[in-house]
Amino acid sequence: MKTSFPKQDIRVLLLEGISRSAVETFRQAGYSQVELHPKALPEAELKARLAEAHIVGIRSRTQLTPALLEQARRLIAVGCFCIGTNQVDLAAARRLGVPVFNAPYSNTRSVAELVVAEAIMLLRGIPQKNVLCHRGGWTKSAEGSYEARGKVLGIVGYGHIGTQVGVLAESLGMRVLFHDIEAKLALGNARAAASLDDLLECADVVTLHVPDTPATRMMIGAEQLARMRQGALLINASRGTVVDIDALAAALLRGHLAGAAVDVFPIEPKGNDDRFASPLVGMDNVILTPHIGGSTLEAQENIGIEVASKLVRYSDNGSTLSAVNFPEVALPEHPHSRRLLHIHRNVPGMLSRINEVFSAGNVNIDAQFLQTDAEVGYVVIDVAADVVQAQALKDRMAAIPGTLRTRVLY
Ligand SMILES: NC(=O)c1ccc[n+]([C@@H]2O[C@H](COP(=O)([O-])OP(=O)(O)OC[C@H]3O[C@@H](n4cnc5c(N)ncnc54)[C@H](O)[C@@H]3O)[C@@H](O)[C@H]2O)c1
Ligand SMILES: O=C(O)CC[C@@H](O)C(=O)O
Repeated sequence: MKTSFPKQDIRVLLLEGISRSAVETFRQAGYSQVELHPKALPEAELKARLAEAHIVGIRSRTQLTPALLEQARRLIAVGCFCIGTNQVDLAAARRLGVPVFNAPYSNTRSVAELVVAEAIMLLRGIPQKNVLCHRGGWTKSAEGSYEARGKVLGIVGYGHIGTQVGVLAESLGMRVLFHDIEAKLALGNARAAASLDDLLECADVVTLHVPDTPATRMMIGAEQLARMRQGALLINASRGTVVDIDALAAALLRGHLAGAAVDVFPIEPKGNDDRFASPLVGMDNVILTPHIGGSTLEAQENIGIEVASKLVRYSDNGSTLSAVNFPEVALPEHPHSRRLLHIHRNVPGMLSRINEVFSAGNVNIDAQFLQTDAEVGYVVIDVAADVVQAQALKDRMAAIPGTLRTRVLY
């Protein structure tokens, strides 16, 4: 399919060691300018590279702030090759007419498996036993070592990952209690806790699976840790902002908690060569992992294909289905017409001004699709026009006050 400018001129910038499956997906769709970086870029370099990129792919490290997005004038879409999208200012991207896509399920199972494995390891005191053996020690003892069977697992955030963790934990004979701000269908024998406090007071193991939102920031602080049972265990594979890490270190040091497994941190290194620091470093009863809950080869390969396919579909066809910050439009193919995309501020009279462009140009509209939210409108118009006419229509639409982005797909 011929696009408003040749696909070989569309620059795709993929950061943070995104799977090669993404590169393959772009190449198979005809995109040849795909650049893959193993790390996040320092801010100045990121700014320069974003100014040239049409499509950017990131994971959880790269922060796309309003200032960075505003100067990325060529940017048509952002792909978060992960579940979390808190690293992108979604409202700013929307205001600028840039849809953001992610992979909402592709690493769910990987996180769930790790969490259940960690619960078993912590209940058996394996982290400290492992360290001791490495140091030449030997304590063959059942002291502080428990089966998972019959223990209460408290899941905070009963969404995609939380429910998977619950299903796996029940298969081990654990009793599952969950807390969520939404009413949720309980799977298996899981039951909803009366409140977060209730869950914290009842659970032997607490595992966190909430997104990073203003309400979840520091939701587990000194007070919540104190509510947890003496000798309980905490697992955090959600976001580093959810737990007050100093309070957690203090609860572990005084022996109130018997152990923890932490995969996400308030400050994380930019890449594999950078240094990691945390108040939890050196605690033998704590499993520390470098934000790899979703990092299995299976998950990363699937994420690469899923997010790259969504970006290709938007770039080729205009479809915004499953965008996380944008009016969603599912579009059919348009083999016999030119397709014009118009993204605008949602102000009164916009649609009639767009339609005037077509009536003034005496061009017949084959199909029109419109979706709006409170701030942004997205109109897709298929017309029977040749390349020159379509370009002229696009230029006239671009001149309408309130226009954010226009494109033409031939
Ligand atoms: N460690 C990793 O590598 C890794 C991998 C994938 C996802 N994650 C993180 O895990 C998070 C959860 O992923 P998911 O796919 O299960 O998301 P999800 O959206 O399916 O589930 C999140 C759940 O949390 C609930 N929730 C939101 N705010 C809450 C609050 N204040 N109190 C209680 N519940 C609340 C939601 O209602 C929802 O049910 C992601 O947002 C991401 O930050 C981490
Ligand atoms: O791969 C990453 O960097 C993020 C993984 C995880 O936190 C997610 O949000 O999917």
